[in-house]
Amino acid sequence: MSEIPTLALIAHDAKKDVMVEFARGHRDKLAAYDLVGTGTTGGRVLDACPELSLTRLKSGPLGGDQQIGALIAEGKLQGLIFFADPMSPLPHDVDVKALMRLAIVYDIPMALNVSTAEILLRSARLKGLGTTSDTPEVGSTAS
Ligand SMILES: O=C(CO)COP(=O)(O)O
Repeated sequence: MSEIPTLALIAHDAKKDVMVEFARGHRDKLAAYDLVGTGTTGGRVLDACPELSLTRLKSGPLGGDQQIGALIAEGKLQGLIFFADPMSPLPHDVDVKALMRLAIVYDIPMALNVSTAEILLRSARLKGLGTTSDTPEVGSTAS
């Protein structure tokens, strides 16, 4: 597996412009990661920042969220920036929920808005340098 941490970028349609602005504003920091993105989000980010290393997966409604969920389950994703649309019904809502659930299960840093994404990019944890000693084990029943 690559030594470079992998970070996923996803944005729903109403948040794609926000993601593009975020990527433009943080392109230097994003350049430190192997990026993956759902199809349309990834395309928009690459159009704005073609120098970034970003692998486009399928579009969200066609399975892209599930592909990113699979990366989490396989231990291949270190962080997730997901600008989700809180105002619109989505045909693949169950996929979105499943992806967020896996990020919780595997304790993957997951930013759902810009202010949290900025904190996430500053985090040593995302670079694999932070302690995980306070992290409950997956499957822990502690409440
Ligand atoms: O729908 C999405 C996430 O749930 C995003 O997919 P696209 O980036 O292909 O629009």
